[in-house]
Amino acid sequence: MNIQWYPGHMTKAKRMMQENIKLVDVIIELIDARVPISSRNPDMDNITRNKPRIIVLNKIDLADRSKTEAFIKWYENKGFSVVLVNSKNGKGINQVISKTYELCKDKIERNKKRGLINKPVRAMVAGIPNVGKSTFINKLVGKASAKTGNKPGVTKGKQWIKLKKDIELLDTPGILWPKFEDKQVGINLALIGSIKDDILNIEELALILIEFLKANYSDQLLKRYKLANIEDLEPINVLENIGKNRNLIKSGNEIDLGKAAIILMDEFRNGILGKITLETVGL
Ligand SMILES: Nc1nc2c(ncn2[C@@H]2O[C@H](COP(=O)(O)OP(=O)(O)OP(=O)(O)O)[C@@H](O)[C@H]2O)c(=O)[nH]1
Repeated sequence: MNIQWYPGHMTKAKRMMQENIKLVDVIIELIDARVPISSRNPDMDNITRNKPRIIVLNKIDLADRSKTEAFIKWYENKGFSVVLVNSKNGKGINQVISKTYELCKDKIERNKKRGLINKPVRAMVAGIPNVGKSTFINKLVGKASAKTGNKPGVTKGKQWIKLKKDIELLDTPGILWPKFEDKQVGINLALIGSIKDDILNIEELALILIEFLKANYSDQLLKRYKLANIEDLEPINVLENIGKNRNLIKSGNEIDLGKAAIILMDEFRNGILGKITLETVGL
């Protein structure tokens, strides 16, 4: 995201969200499926004023399916509709459109009964930075027809995209901030690459990731870097072995731990290390 949040930013984003929420009937909340708790905004429940919400678990291609299943149940138990999406290839996008319709069906019927035949129901996308909002909206637009507000005199107002007969989407997403005061949230978002690496440097991040992978996904780690048993190794020694196996040697015959960390983090963030979810339901 590369935005460093500060109170002014957050106040403005919140105000925008509050204004736009008044205009819509349903909110499509994007969450990163690898960190389904840390990538949520803590104020979302208050801000959305009890409007119907669809939870989109995005980047599903990078997440661990079994953990995702548990999160689906968790969110459904809270009364949300959940859709799994890969915004890069468009998987799940049609389901978002049909779910939106489902949630708005009563309102559409009511409008018709009141003679408001042409009044569309309206939706908006919201989520923290880097969760995939633009990619998601582009895919939705690709599936839907062109913008509806593109007429003279309307261009200065809100732009609405027609998703389906009777349903429109606000073309600009609501940006929300994560729960930064929770240190673990900051670490999780740094691990997936959603906040600048300067909160923790890349080597520190790599060591935290190794610790987590050792406890939860050791097979992936062993296989990817052709490591022997790592059970008794400290994270720093695992990183050394990764560097050694990748032949990352600096002058003086030292292992280049910085490079090893970059490779590990890149491969994790891009899913090359496998489908990995950092959080577990209830934690
Ligand atoms: N693998 C994968 N990558 C995705 C997916 N959706 C988005 N991305 C990637 O995630 C990164 C962020 O996506 P954006 O669409 O820019 O996210 P955003 O929420 O609009 O970001 P901000 O503009 O910072 O608020 C990009 O590199 C996308 O290609 C997905 O479903 N799978």
